Amino acid sequence: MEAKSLSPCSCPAPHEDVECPTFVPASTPTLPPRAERGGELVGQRFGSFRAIRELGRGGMGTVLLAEHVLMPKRVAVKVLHSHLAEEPELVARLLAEARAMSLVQHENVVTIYDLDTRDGRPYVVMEYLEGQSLAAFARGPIEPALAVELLTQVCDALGAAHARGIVHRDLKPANIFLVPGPQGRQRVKLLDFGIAKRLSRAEGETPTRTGVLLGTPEFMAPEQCSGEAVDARTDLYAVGVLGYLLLTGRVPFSNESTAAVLVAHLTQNPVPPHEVRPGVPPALSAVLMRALAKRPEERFATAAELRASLESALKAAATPVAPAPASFTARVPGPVARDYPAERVGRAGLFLRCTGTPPPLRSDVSLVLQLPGGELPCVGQVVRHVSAEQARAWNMAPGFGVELRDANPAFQQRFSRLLTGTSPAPAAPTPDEPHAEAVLRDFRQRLQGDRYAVLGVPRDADADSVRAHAREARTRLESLLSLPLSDAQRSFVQRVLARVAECLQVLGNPERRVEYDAELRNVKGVMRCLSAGLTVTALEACRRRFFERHPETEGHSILHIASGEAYLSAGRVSEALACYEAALHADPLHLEALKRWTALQARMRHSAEATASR
Ligand SMILES: Nc1ncnc2c1ncn2[C@@H]1O[C@H](COP(=O)(O)OP(=O)(O)OP(=O)(O)O)[C@@H](O)[C@H]1O
Repeated sequence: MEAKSLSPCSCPAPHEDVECPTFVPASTPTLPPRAERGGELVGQRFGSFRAIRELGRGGMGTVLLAEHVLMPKRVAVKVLHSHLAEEPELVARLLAEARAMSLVQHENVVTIYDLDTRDGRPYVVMEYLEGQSLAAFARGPIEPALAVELLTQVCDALGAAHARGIVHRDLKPANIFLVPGPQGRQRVKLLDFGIAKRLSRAEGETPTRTGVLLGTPEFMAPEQCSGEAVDARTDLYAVGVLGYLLLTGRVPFSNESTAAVLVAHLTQNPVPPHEVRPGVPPALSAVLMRALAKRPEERFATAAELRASLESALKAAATPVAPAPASFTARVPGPVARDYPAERVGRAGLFLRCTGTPPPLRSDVSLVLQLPGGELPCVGQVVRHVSAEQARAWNMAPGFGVELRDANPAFQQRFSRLLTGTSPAPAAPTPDEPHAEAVLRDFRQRLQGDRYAVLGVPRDADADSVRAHAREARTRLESLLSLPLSDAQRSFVQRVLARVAECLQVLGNPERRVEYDAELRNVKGVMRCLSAGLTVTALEACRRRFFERHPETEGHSILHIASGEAYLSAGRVSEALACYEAALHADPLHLEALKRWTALQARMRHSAEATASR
């Protein structure tokens, strides 16, 4: 469980397989010389406090237990190692740490009482914590309820820091202390703001060198690993790692080589915690996976949001699951909409009966819940498959489990009402909101089209543009929810939001997009997927699946390709292009045909440009 700390590195990129040679610059904190390791600080005065024993020692300083000379008050005093007191950068770091902590002032952050210098060595007087670090407390997986209790307090501490523009940047079990709290509970105290960063620095404060990597590799967010700008969401990623560790007993990425860990944060998706340890509730696992998203904008926006999601996931996990009413089905829209009867239902998830192939594990599905009281559109994630064989062994129906995304109180209220078929107290219906109507008209039109039309992007859009348009659509729709919408408008907005999320899931992922583009015969889209890094092996696998769905077209491309070749050798480029288009209509993922088609397109374009410029 112990993670190694990364020394400053002055290069912004991760290193392939070796520790960066710049990781240990001259000013890196090191252990104090042997002569200083004795208890020569014990008995010394620090202001009104006298040191009575050493509590521990870190890279920056020695921490002492000290007592007020006149009162029975105990404090901890952190004294900078004498051999580091000459290093202005480290002195500044200790002072910045004390300032950051005293700015935060929160019950989950250690309290700072004083800051001074003795014999040229700066020291910080702080609250004495009688307890143990989280690293010592949680040496293996802990119960989800306790993990959430600790994580929510960490979120509270971070929320307070972020509200003052401070990012911690080195959250890890060794920096979290647990002290006895009310009713026998553990109270979290966040320590060690040694590398915390103020996002808008006050004048006179020492900045962290740009391009310097600071942190602990196992807990570092992708943007921190690559030396890019950090913000509050960088800390939320570390909470994701911490939660992962508490629930499964291991961090998402570990390796002997620091560089390999950094690269993993940048490029690999972690195995979801509930797959590492089956006792982890899938809803909680989903919250941590969102905190661990590679792109900050895909994580939670604030510590408070992450906290609320952790709590509601835990509550949902504790909600008993009941048999679903007979008339409850879930429709998965798409080119071929399918209805699945609901087998069991909880507040945040359901189990759908399915004898064929269920949607892939961890895929997002947009659903229209057809409940006894009416329809409810929503988005969910497939978290469980039960095969026919497992179903026989466990005496249940085969199918798949879905965790619902919008498990917020308003949604749950609506869900419960429609599930039981109880109608709300009659109220005067709210009329349609005119401003919203103009926006919704646009989306009604978009829903007539394919997924590209829903997001409002051309069929050859690149992944960044797809994401940007999805974000814009979501923002436009979400902004409507604060208006006094009619019931029909509100439900339509929810439905479109679900559809936008589903379209992004498909078009934002080259493997899923290429499958869709093949169905649309959208050759430019297929080429986009290849340029976005889709491998030839993945393309071939998609192609096999395409022929499973369309066995009648297999082999039809051969003749068209042969004709295309013949036209080409006769110099008849446009006829050749038409042949390749026909070939790709039958076999849209044929790599050679794709390459030829692209080359011919380019050739036609160049000759048209040459003619125009003449
Ligand atoms: N306020 C405190 N109350 C009680 N014990 C403390 C307090 N602050 C630190 N300690 C103890 O002192 C030890 C050293 O603390 P310090 O913050 O210097 O360690 P560190 O995190 O290893 O240091 P660094 O990150 O600078 O290398 C810790 O292991 C902790 O047990």
